[in-house]
Amino acid sequence: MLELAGVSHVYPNGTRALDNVTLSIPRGMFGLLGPNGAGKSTLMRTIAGLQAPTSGSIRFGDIDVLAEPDMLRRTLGYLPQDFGVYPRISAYRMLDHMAVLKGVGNAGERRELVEHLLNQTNLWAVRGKAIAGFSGGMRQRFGIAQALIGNPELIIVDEPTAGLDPEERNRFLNLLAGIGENVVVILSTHIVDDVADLCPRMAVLAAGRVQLEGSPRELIGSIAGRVWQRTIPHTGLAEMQAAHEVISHRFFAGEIIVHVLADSQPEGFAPVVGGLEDVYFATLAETRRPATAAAAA
Ligand SMILES: Nc1ncnc2c1ncn2[C@@H]1O[C@H](COP(=O)(O)OP(=O)(O)OP(=O)(O)O)[C@@H](O)[C@H]1O
Repeated sequence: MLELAGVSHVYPNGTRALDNVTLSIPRGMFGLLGPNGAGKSTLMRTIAGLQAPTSGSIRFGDIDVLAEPDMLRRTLGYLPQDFGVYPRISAYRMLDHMAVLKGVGNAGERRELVEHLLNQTNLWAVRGKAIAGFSGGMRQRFGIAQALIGNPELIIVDEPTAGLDPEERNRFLNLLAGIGENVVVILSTHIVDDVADLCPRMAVLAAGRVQLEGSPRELIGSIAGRVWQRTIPHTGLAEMQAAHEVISHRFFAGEIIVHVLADSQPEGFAPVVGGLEDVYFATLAETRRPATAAAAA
């Protein structure tokens, strides 16, 4: 279990990226969903012990993460949002090298581990190719392979599916799903479907704060009977937004399908079963409301 209590972070320029984040994250896949700038990467780096928060505490089992970041690192697998540099050496050699750095000293043991990881991440056939020449999906699978060295009990993946095509995304999510239920896996993403497809528990982070926490099923249940749908001409969105609380809209065949949140059926709308996307957008709309009201005042 990973426990965060009152974690806040203010960058030197005054940006409050995290504001009193308190979360209990059990074993299994946990989805951390939030828009760009919500504070997800700051939170992931903080949990990984790579940057100290301004205040708050983080515990992983018996480890006090802020006091003993090295202890955490021994049991951590981290796939950052951006690796930065992709080396010109082969996936096999790179994994072997990283296994040495993580303390797998025995050559035979290391060979077995590297071969296992390359097979697990479906990279065996390209093990001799330079990582610099990998596609985005292959890089992300390599990222998971390196994160799994040393049997981590806490795995953090930061926006792993951004930019992947649907086939690679599926392949990546299948890989994550197979990692196991006995470890804590935190999937940070702005893609609602990643969380809906994989995570039994989740939280929404926006403006540095936890806005919502629970199971996707519970959260979807919380808006049941309050989501309504209507198809409007593609020019009608602004008018619709002025009249109703539009939580989402999407284009379809040149028209727009809008979803609104309301306690009773608005005229011209039909009831629709809301999904996690509706929960997410309703939460973001709620988050923005005080700011909008303050701006108008
Ligand atoms: N080193 C930094 N110095 C100052 N402000 C920062 C720094 N890093 C991030 N921020 C700011 O903190 C806030 C949270 O950023 P963060 O990268 O954690 O969000 P995010 O949810 O991961 O967003 P994205 O998906 O765009 O990466 C943003 O307003 C960002 O501009």
